[in-house]
Formats: sequence, structure tokens, C-alpha cells
Amino acid sequence: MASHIILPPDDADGNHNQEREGEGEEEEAAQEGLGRHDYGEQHAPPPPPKAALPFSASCVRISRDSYPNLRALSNASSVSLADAAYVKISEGDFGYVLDDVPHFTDYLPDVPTYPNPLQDHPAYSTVKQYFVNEDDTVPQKVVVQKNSRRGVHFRRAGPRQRVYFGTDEVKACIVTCGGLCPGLNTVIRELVCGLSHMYNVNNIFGIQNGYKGFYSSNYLPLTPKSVNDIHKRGGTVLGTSRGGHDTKKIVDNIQDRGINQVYIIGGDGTQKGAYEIFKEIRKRGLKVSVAGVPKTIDNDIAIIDKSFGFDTAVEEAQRAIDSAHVEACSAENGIGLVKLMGRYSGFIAMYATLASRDVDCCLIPESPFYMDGEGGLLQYIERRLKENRHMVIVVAEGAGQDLIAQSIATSAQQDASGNKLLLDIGLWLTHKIKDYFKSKKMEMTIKYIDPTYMIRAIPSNASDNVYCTLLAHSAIHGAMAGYSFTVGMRVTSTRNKVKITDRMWARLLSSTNQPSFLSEKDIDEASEADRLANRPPLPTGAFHRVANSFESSASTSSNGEI
Ligand SMILES: Nc1ncnc2c1ncn2[C@@H]1O[C@H](COP(=O)(O)OP(=O)(O)O)[C@@H](O)[C@H]1O
Ligand SMILES: O=P(O)(O)OC[C@H]1O[C@](O)(COP(=O)(O)O)[C@@H](O)[C@@H]1O
Ligand SMILES: [Mg+2]
Repeated sequence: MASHIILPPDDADGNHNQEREGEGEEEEAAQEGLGRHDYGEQHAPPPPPKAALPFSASCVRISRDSYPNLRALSNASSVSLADAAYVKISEGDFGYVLDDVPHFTDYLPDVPTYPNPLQDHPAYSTVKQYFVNEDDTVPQKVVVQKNSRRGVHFRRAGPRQRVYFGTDEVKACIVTCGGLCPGLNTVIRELVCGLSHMYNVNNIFGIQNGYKGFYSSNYLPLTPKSVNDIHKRGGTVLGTSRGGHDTKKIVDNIQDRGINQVYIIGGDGTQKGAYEIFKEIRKRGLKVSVAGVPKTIDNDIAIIDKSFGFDTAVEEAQRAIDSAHVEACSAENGIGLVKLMGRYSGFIAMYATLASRDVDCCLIPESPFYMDGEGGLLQYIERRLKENRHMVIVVAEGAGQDLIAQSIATSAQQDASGNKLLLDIGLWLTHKIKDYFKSKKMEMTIKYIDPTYMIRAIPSNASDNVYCTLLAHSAIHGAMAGYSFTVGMRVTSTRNKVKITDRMWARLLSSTNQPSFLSEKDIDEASEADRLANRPPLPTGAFHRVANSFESSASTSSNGEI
């Protein structure tokens, strides 16, 4: 579907991000300050308000200066025929494509609008051009070539001149779902305070323990006072859960309780659920905005440049790596092994490794490796120990799952949301490494540290707190302007992954000096995946054709390709 767009907010100046780190030429240019777009001082005055905006709201990009390594990503081709009805793609000159977000007026043409109360707000009314221009969009790709198409664009996030809710009309609820992530409480706090302080909303409720709380728990009244200090705590004050998504029961409760803004904080699974809720709301013709705030400590949600909590996780991982290094250095042939989170995407492991400089080997799910024989991991460890007498290994939890499955009989298990339960790669590696050196009669010591739950349970750091505020405020502005803009299906059909053919991974390899472990076949496959992922956007006609042939396998194809 095209519906839910994610809108990590742009910064106040309208600067936005570059390509994901490691996008080749673009990334290098960006590092040198080249190719950075700036929307300039300010926009021309916005056109007079219309009764019903043709579109607006929300793509937000963040400045490369603050968040140097990520990019927004969307995938309009990964939509089933059933969902194609919700897609809003329009085209302009020179290959300009607007990948738009749904709006009340798509199905409720006569909803009244009101002047945005922010124009009288003492804090905001003095800000030059505070409201975003209706036509503002943000390109998916920042670096382009002279003759390249203008490509996919998203709505820019931020407050609109007119809103679709009267002052006392808003009844908002907030829910957190899925695994913990630093910053959840900050987002909750900023949603409550932002709604209250910017739009005078007094009816705000927390849904307890994830989606099932919509229909099985009392709603918790939230006020700026009750959430005042929560950003200093880890976890989520609302509670969270996996499983329990019953669309009909959820929307029945939304309807019965007169909720008209639903803020949903969660990862890829949660956003699939948000999309189902949006569709049901639209089917029932309800005036309800669904605003998704993407949460993923693994940074595996495509479309956003970086998820909140990621910086905090990378920073906290340093403490575990430092400990592993101390342990390794203090023993003869000492090995420190640290497991970090990352089911399918090794971003935390990659960034924590690059930041640390003490790591000799980083293993991630995206880059296959092998244990035995020439060029294998065990041989590399032996060489490193002989050279340095110690070594530090960082492994992402999703790495090497195929190797474990080959060596021990396991049955595939899932959590309540249907996510595959992973086997402990850290423990498995520890045994394998010990066995190897025993067979070689070489003394060594290995210390395995698993800080995963400790990392995700801490409060967010300063930079993530600022980011959480931008996300929360953008969600509020988008909802007030009548949009439903969670990431939805596109997020679920494409996953953000480390590109092992990019410069960032090459940087890591040169920093650790580890072998790449890749065969030519692995490299060919990775290059082909990149080629497909970077395919130019399909024009609307082609999109429908794709949607058609894609229906039977909707949302299962990786990268949304067919
Ligand atoms: N395809 C789906 N449709 C509807 N709800 C879903 C879907 N996938 C996951 N969910 C719901 O989203 C919530 C969180 O999903 P989960 O995968 O556990 O975490 P995350 O959102 O962090 O990825 C759960 O309540 C789950 O039931
Ligand atoms: O909390 P659980 O159920 O033990 O799940 C652990 C998983 O949660 C995560 O921290 C986050 O995953 P989600 O974003 O899907 O919630 C993963 O890194 C990890 O594999
Ligand atoms: Mg998930």
C-alpha cells in the first residue's frame, strides 16, 4: 500500500538526509559536504488554505549532520492488488513521482477544517514560515546525476496551516507494541506534551500492553504531568506485547470510545498491524487518523533513515565491547565474544564495531561466513591469537543461524507475533571455538558476553531524545492535518539491511582486518540484490501491473521486488 508513510521529521531548517551510508559515490560526496540539499532559508509564503488539501503531511528526513548514516526508503512496487486501492502515486515532469499518504478527504470529502491553533501560539507564531508549504516534498534520493529521473518523493512533515480537528474534538490514544527499545517513553511523553501544549488536546489515553490492550485492559488517562519524568526511564510505561492483534476488536473499541487519533509506536510487525487498522477504519468511513512511529532497535525498518534508540544502543554496546576487550587482554590467548541485537540486520554490530576499534571480527546476518578450513573463521581466530595474543569478536544475534541449523537438529519456533525464535549464536560459537583449540592443543580462554536485553532496556541518550521529539511532533502535525501515515505495508515488505557491497561494510573490513568470508557467488547475489533494490521507480501504470501479478505473493518478497 502506499498509504502509510513514515515520517521521521525533518529538522527545523528543512535539511534532510543523504543516502544511506555506503551508497557508493553519493555517500563519499556527502561526507565531504557535497550533494547536501538545503531547502534554503525559508519557503515562499504558502498558498491560501484550501477547504480540503489535495495532500500534505509528512515525509520527514533528518539532517545528515545529526544522523549521518541512514536514508528514507520506500517501495511502491511491493503492493498487493487488494492494497493498490490505497496507493496514492502521482507523477510529474522529468520522472518526478510523489508517493503520497492517505487523507480523510480520500473517503470523507466534506470534513471541515480549522485554522491551526499554532499560529497564535507564543512559541511558534514568531517562527518564520513555521507552517510547511503544501507542495513541499522530500526526495528519496538526494544525490542524482545530470540526466537522471527526479525519482520518488515523499510529503514533508510538519504543521499545516489548516487542521482537520476542532479544539475540543481530539480524543487520542497511544500504544506501544513489540520488543523494547530505548526512547519509547520519550516518544510517549512528547506525544502527550506535544498534543497538549501545541494543540490544546486534553483527552489522551494510553493503551496498556500492546495491541491486545485495546480490547482487554482499561485505557490509562495521560497528562503532561503524569508523563513528565518518564523519558528518564527505560522500557515503556504503557507496557508492550507480541501477538494479540485482532483488527475488528481493536477498531470496535476505537469506535466505541470515540477515539479519533491513534498513535502506534512499534516495529515492522506493529506497522503491519497499523495498516490493518487503517484499512478497517477507512472501510467503516471513520474520521480517525492512524499515525505510526517506527520503532526498531535493530534499525531494520526501511523507509526511515534511522530509528530512535539506535544511537543509544550503539553507545551502550561499547561498554560490553570494552569489557570483552579487558577480559581478552588479561588472559593468554584471550577471546572476548559479544552478542548484540539484530535479527536480520547487523547495523548495531557494524556501528558498534566501527566505533570501538577494539574489535577484530564482526559477524552479521547479511554477510555469510564459514567456520572450518582455509579462510574460515577458526583459522582467522588462530592467526589473530598468534599475532596479538588476544581478540574481540562481535556477533549480531541473527548471524550464522544457518550454520547452527546445519550442526544441530532444531525445530523452527516462533514468538507470539510469528517472528522466528533465534538460536544463540554466541553460545554456539563459544563451544565451536573451544573445541577447535582443544583439538589443536592450544591454550586459550573465551569469555562470552550477552548484553542484549541490558542494552535495549536503558533510557535513550540525548541525541535519541531529540530525535524522539521530532518524530512525535511530526506524528502529531500529520494526524492533526488529517493524514494516516504509518509505514504500513511497504515497510513490512522490504527490510533495511547492511549492504555488504557498500563502502561502510568495506570500511568495517578494513578496520578489523578480518577476511570477508564471501565466495564469488555470495558477492554476485549481493550485487544482484542491490541492483534490484536500486531499480528506478515504476510509473503508476507499471505499478498497477506489478501489483496485479504480485497479488498472490503479496508482502513476502524481499525488497518488494517481483
Ligand atoms: N501481519 C500482521 N498483521 C497484523 N498485526 C501484526 C502483524 N504482524 C505483527 N503484528 C502485531 O504487531 C505487534 C508487534 O509485532 P512484533 O513483530 O512482535 O514486533 P515489532 O512491531 O517490534 O516488529 C504484535 O501485537 C503483533 O500481533
Ligand atoms: O523481546 P523478545 O521477544 O525476546 O525478542 C527479542 C527480539 O527483539 C528485538 O530486540 C527487537 O525486535 P522487534 O523490533 O521485532 O520487536 C530483536 O533485536 C530481538 O531479536
Ligand atoms: Mg520486528
